[in-house]
Amino acid sequence: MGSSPSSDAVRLVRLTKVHGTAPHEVVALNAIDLTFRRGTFSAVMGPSGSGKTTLLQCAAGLDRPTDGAVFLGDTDISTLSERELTALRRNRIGFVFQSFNLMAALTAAQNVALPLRLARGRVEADRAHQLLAQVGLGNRTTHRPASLSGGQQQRVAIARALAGNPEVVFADEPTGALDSRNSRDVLELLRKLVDDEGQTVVTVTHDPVAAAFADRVTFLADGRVSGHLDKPTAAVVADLMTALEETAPKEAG
Ligand SMILES: Nc1ncnc2c1ncn2[C@@H]1O[C@H](COP(=O)(O)OP(=O)(O)OP(=O)(O)O)[C@@H](O)[C@H]1O
Repeated sequence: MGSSPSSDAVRLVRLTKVHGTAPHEVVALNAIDLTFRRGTFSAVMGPSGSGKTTLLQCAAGLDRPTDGAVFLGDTDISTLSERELTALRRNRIGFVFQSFNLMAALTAAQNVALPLRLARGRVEADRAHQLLAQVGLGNRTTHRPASLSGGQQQRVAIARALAGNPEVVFADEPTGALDSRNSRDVLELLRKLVDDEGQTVVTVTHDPVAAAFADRVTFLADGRVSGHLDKPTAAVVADLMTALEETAPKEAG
């Protein structure tokens, strides 16, 4: 039996993204076919410029494909209007950025409640507290970002991403700004969300140690999928990345 549609959280079909306009076009994604299965932790890796961020942004509805389709569950999000896409990002997708993107003036709980407020028109303080407890910050609800460590700020950002009960949490280099201990805390949290809550997580990373937390690593090279690795170990991922970087086209400039 092939996989049923419901086992695919995200499906990219011939996904193509061209940045810029002629004669300065850059084909960032070149007809990519790729599936992220529901309830799994996926990592996307590849040399600088291989298209990782572009892929994540198209998959999360933050950027529009030039060609091809992006399915979130059964919804082809590439055909949605701006308004529908905004609603979809709010209600069905969570996004975690490398730089946390928290509001400095708001407490941890207020940051987490922000998307709930936008979505439903009222503050859901209990839910914010519950989410912060889930990410191990039940005792930090009134702290502002400046009084939290980087790892704690990222956990607040993850709690905020979970606020709308998203079908998929996308994370672009979520540990890129963290030291190794805080990185591990964040990765263990993402892993736990998948194992205990059945969450679907898709992350872009440069770090083989981070990738080793995933169920599957997909490697990109020059806008195409160059391979997959299931049950990755950091050592094997590092070897594959070295090989890819040695064959990657050199960036101009
Ligand atoms: N807005 C843009 N305008 C023009 N070119 C772009 C734009 N965004 C990305 N690109 C180009 O598209 C290609 C893919 O970029 P992307 O950021 O997706 O790669 P990446 O694998 O995430 O790289 P990195 O690891 O360095 O962050 C690169 O050649 C990049 O220069």
